Amino acid sequence: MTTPPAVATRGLGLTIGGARILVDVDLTVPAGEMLGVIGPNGAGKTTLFNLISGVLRPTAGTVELDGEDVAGLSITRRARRGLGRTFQTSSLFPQLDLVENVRLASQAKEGAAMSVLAFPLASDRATVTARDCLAQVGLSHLETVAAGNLSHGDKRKLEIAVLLATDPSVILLDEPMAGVGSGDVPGLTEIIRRMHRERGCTVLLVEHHIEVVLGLVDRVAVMHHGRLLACDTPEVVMADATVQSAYLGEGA
Ligand SMILES: Nc1ncnc2c1ncn2[C@@H]1O[C@H](COP(=O)(O)OP(=O)(O)OP(=O)(O)O)[C@@H](O)[C@H]1O
Repeated sequence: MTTPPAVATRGLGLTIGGARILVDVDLTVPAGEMLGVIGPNGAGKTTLFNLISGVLRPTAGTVELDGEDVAGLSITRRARRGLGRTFQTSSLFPQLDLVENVRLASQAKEGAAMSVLAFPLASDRATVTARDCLAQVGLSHLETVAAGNLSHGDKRKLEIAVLLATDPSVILLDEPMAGVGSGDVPGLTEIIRRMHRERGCTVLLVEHHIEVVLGLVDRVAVMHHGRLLACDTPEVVMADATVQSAYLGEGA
């Protein structure tokens, strides 16, 4: 029996008030792949993530996770099936320290199966997980600092640690380098590369730093005006004349 793709969309579309935001997107992401999603501003990249994660409901087509149609599942139930996501805007608790921020995510994951009696044990486990996840993103030395006092680059690392604490098998990263200084880009790139390699998870990465995407991913999906223009290896996609005129021609 063949393994179903980790993520598949078929004929996926979203029309709002007559505006066609996403049109007929067929995308298949095998388990373990790192897929880059690129395209000019407004191409539909975040909308694609919103439809996959359940933030938005499609007006056409389907979304499958591990071969199963998840149309009827809420964001939370998709998350319980192993789908994890970061957002363009920060979703951290600024007054809490780093361990607490990550611990809450870990505890929320455990909470679903946790009884009141098991709470102290689960709480200890969540702290160990939190410290481990902070180590994975190189933030152990800042464990007791309030999240609000971190640099922008370190906040993006913390967001990844929060995500790792939920132990996802499919990870959607929405512009993880947005707003960070160029000095932080190599460190964040390496964290994403290591996370993918060591966890063997499936990663979908929306990112405007095109050279970062091309150096990291197995394949690149190019979005343009809500459509999937191309999806292939970085070499093939970047040599594609349609992609060059549609995407690079707009100077995105
Ligand atoms: N809820 C909504 N209602 C109306 N229009 C929307 C809605 N959500 C997104 N859009 C529009 O859909 C288009 C695609 O937006 P989306 O945020 O998915 O693009 P994007 O490729 O992620 O862009 P960026 O790179 O700037 O983040 C844009 O023109 C946007 O204005």
